[in-house]
Amino acid sequence: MIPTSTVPVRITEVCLRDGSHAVAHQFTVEQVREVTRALDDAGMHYIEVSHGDGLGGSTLQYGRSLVDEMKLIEAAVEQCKQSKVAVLLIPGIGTVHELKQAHSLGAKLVRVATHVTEADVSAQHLQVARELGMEALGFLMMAHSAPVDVLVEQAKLMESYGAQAVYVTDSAGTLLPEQVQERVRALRNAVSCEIGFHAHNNLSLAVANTLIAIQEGATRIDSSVRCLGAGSGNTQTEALLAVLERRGVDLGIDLFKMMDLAEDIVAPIMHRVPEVNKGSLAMGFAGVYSSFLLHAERAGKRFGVDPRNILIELGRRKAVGGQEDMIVDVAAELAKQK
Ligand SMILES: CC[C@H](O)CC(=O)C(=O)O
Ligand SMILES: [Mn+2]
Repeated sequence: MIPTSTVPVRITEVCLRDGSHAVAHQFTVEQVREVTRALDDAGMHYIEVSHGDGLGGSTLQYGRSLVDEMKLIEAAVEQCKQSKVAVLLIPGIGTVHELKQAHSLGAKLVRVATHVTEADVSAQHLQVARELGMEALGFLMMAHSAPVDVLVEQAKLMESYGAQAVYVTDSAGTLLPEQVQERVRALRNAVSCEIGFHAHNNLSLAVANTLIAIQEGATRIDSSVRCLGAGSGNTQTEALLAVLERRGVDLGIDLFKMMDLAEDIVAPIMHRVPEVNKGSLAMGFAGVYSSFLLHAERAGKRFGVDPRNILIELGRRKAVGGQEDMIVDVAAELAKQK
């Protein structure tokens, strides 16, 4: 397989943002420094640093960060000689105020993330980011949950607001290879900006789905070293790089340095191994937000309910990001029914 686009594939390493969910937002400045230094040395293109739910996410609802994310962004920027620091922003959780602050600390790229049907709320943030001179990309979350024509229409909206790329974001790790292919192909035929792809490994399909996305022309690819991300984690960076190299695609990122970083620096800071286990598999199966896993496990313990039943019910109710309070409601209801 050779990438079908003439634009080079660029990787955004998300372990310090999506991985924040997996460590309950407890990253320290020293951990961010060490991981960023090693990623930069390996030649990573972009390194995303924010609370797991994006700028401003440190709240009771989403989980408080141990360290103010602006301090983490600053620490990451200080370590970068070649990589660029990126941030994630969900309008309503983060505001233009936090975006400007992150930019002033040296963040060069923002992904403005909305639910797949809510692109219209991204207009202001994408425009401000462009005015600031940042790269401004749109991130359509829970991309499985809307018909392909709706995804296309929403991507076109983001492009019209100035997005330089639009992502198919498989937040639930539930898309099958043919569904990834259909979505990326449809966007490729409808927009002129770059296409991105963000996977979760809940059905053990992340690397395969990412390869298909690249084959269909996606050039902005997300991955996390050692799979450090929500649920079963994301596309594993070092595995993706190895597979691409075997396909003759060299992204300029040092594979051995990434392997060393995975084992020597990232593995020791992980609270748990992101694996395909009963909780994450239930999320992939039911199409539930990967970041709900720890919340559902906590609620399950508190109410004496199997977290899988909570997750399946959340999938049935089509819960979207931001509805974390619904997890406790569902757990309480299931406990009553027992
Ligand atoms: C809640 C934000 C979310 O973690 C963003 C993301 O990575 C996704 O939707 O997969
Ligand atoms: Mn994610």
